[in-house]
Parts: sequence; C-alpha cells; structure tokens
Amino acid sequence: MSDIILDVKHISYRYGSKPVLEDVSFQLHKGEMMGLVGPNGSGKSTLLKIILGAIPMQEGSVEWFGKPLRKFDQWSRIGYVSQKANSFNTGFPATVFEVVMMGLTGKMGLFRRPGKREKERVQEAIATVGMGEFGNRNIGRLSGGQQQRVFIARALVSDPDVLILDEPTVGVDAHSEAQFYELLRKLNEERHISMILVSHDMGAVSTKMHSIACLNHRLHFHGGAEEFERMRPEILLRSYGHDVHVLHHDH
Ligand SMILES: Nc1ncnc2c1ncn2[C@@H]1O[C@H](COP(=O)(O)OP(=O)(O)OP(=O)(O)O)[C@@H](O)[C@H]1O
Repeated sequence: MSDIILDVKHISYRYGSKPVLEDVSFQLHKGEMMGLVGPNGSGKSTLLKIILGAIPMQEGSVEWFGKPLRKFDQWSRIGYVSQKANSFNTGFPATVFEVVMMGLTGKMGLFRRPGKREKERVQEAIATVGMGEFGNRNIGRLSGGQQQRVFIARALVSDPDVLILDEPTVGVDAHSEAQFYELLRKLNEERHISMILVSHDMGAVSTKMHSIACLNHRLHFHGGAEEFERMRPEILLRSYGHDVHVLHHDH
C-alpha cells in the first residue's frame, strides 16, 4: 500500500483575474510533519481551502489517501485546527468537554445524544492534550495556549490520520508554544499522525517539522528541514525576492 496521504498535483488558482497559486505540487507521506511557510498573501490559506474542499478547484488535482477529492468522504480522518488562539471571550457559554464533543458531531450526526463510549473518547482526547482537569471549565476562562490545546483535542477526538494546523501558535506565549510543539511531537511519534503546519515562524518549523514547503504563489522549495535550514538564505531570496528575514548567528 502506498504511504502517500495527500497528493497535490499542478494546482493553479485565481481570484477573478488575480493569480494566487501557480502550478503547486507536493506530497505528504505517512508520518511526515510538514511545515508550510510563506509571507502574507502568498496563498497558504487558499491552498488549505482547496485541499480541504472548501473552495472548488480550478486547475490541478488533489488526492486524499489515494482518492480524488470529489470522491473522498472520510473527512473524520483529517483533523483541522484553525487559527483561534484567544478567540473565545470569558462569556462564551461552553465547557471544554462540550467544545471537544463538537469534534464528534460529524461522526454522530447533529441531533444524537452522546453515549458512554463517545463521552469516554472526549475525556481521552482532553487527557491526551494535558487538559484532563479542565473538562468542566468554561473555554473562555482558559489562556490562549490552553484553548489551542482544546482545539487539538477536538480535532483528535475522531481519531484522525492527519492534522492540518493553520498558524496554531499565533498569540500564545513562548512556554505554551514549547508545550504545543512537544504535544505535536508526541502525537506524531506515538500515534503516527501526519501533519501540515502553516506558520510564519520559519525558525520554529525548521527545527520541529520534518519537511518544509515554502510557498509564494509557487512552491519555491519542498524538501527536508535540514536542507531548508542549510539553504535558507538562498530559498528566501528565491521566494521572497530579498533576504530580510535572514539573521546570522555566529555563536
Ligand atoms: N475571497 C477572496 N477574494 C479575492 N481575493 C482573495 C480572497 N481570499 C484571498 N484573496 C487574496 O489572495 C491572496 C492570497 O491570500 P491567502 O489568504 O491565501 O494568503 P495567505 O498566505 O494565507 O496569507 P496570510 O499569511 O496573510 O494569511 C491575497 O492577496 C489575498 O488578498
């Protein structure tokens, strides 16, 4: 059996007459943690929307687990975590348990009441992200980093093979960010969950992810994280047009 989870081929996309993606191709393999980096407006969100089927494809093809997108229906195999840190205010009327339970509604149907097994799965997902004591806490009363872990739990509850994380550490403090990457590493090592993580933070992704895709309308680099780190000045020059982000540390 092939170990290709996601196969993206020759995707081009334009909003009206404005080209946003040009001939983007890459594959995600089982167990791979891929960082998707690129400047503002480079097309990262558009690419995610296409591969998640949220906007119709114009050119190219996407296959999930060997199935073309239009025939693919096993969406519970894919967990999506959007950029939501600090998005709930203190008055938001849902507990951690209820928010994580929402991750099962796709599987259960909206109106069925959760049974014992489903409740156990929710508890287990909450425990996996280290939030076991907070099940009854109002989500709005948690820190940004804690909320982010709850969103991971919501994505994990349907037992996905792959997680797609859109700028997950925006607005969380350095300590929570370190804990967050540690959680991703654990999920990858212990459950073999593959990941695509969209981030502006090249330093973090190049040390935490296995591979890097560098997008600026086109894919300017896709390869191993070590190679990315070695070639970073050259890749940035190629993809950003100038190397403003390059810092040299001699120590
Ligand atoms: N619905 C839309 N209609 C028209 N143009 C759009 C639409 N959505 C995005 N764009 C434009 O397409 C380009 C790519 O946007 P996209 O959100 O995919 O980039 P991004 O890399 O995710 O950016 P950021 O890092 O700022 O979130 C931008 O110039 C954006 O203004």
